[in-house]
Amino acid sequence: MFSGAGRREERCRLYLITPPSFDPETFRDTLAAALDAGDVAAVQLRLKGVEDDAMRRAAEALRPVAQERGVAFLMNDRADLAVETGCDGAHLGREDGDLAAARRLLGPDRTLGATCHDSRHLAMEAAEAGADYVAFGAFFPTGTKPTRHRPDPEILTLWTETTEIPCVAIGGITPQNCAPLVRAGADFLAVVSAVWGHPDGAAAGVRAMNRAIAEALA
Ligand SMILES: Cc1ncc(COP(=O)(O)OP(=O)(O)O)c(N)n1
Ligand SMILES: Cc1ncsc1CCOP(=O)(O)O
Ligand SMILES: [Mg+2]
Repeated sequence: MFSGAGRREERCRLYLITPPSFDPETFRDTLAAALDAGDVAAVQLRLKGVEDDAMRRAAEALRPVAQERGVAFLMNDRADLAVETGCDGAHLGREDGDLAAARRLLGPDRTLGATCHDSRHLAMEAAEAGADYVAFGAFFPTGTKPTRHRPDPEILTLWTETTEIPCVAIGGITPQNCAPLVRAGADFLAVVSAVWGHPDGAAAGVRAMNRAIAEALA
C-alpha cells in the first residue's frame, strides 16, 4: 500500500485520520459512507488521552469497515496495539517510541509511518529505521492539533526526487489549498477536518478532496 506505489503511478491519494473524539458504534456508519464516496488509501485511528480499552473497542468497530473495502487501517502512536488489534500498521511520532523497535514489532508486512515535521534529516533517519512512509507537516494552520513546524511544499519535491519512500503531507489541508502539495509530489494527503468537518458530510468531504487532487494533476 505505502511501498512507493503512489509516486510511481504519479497520483496522490487520500489518507483519513479519525476525528478527535467519536462514538465508535455511531462513527462506524459515517466511516463507511466516507469510504464508499471515493478513493481512500488509508484510515488512521487517532484517539488521544484514552485508555487502551477504548482504543481496542474503536479498532474493533472500525477496522473491518476499512479492511473490507481494501483500505489500510493504521493505529496512531502504538505499534503494540496495532499488532494486538489486527491493524495493517502504525503511525509513530517523535515521542511515540523507537522506530526500529516498532519495525521489529510490526514485522515486515505491516506498515510503519513516521512523523518528520519539516525535516528531511528526520525522514532519512526514519527510512533507515524501516519506515514505509514519512509524514511532513503541518503545511497549513490547523485547529485539530497544536503544531510548531511549517514546512515549505518544496520539501515534498526534494524528498520524492531523492528517495523511493512515499511521503504524506498533513496539517490544515483542504480542497482549496491542496494543489501545491499535490503538484510538489505528495503521495498522500492526510486530513481530519476537511472530511469530518465538511458542511455537507464526510462523503462530500471525500469527494471534494479527490476532485481537488484530480484537478491539481490535470
Ligand atoms: C499521517 C500522520 N502524520 C503525522 C501525524 C502526527 O503524529 P504525532 O506527531 O505523533 O502527533 P499525534 O498525531 O500523535 O498527536 C499523524 N498522526 N499522522
Ligand atoms: C495529527 C496532525 N499532525 C500534524 S497536523 C495534524 C492534524 C491534521 O488535522 P487537519 O487535517 O484537521 O488539519
Ligand atoms: Mg503520535
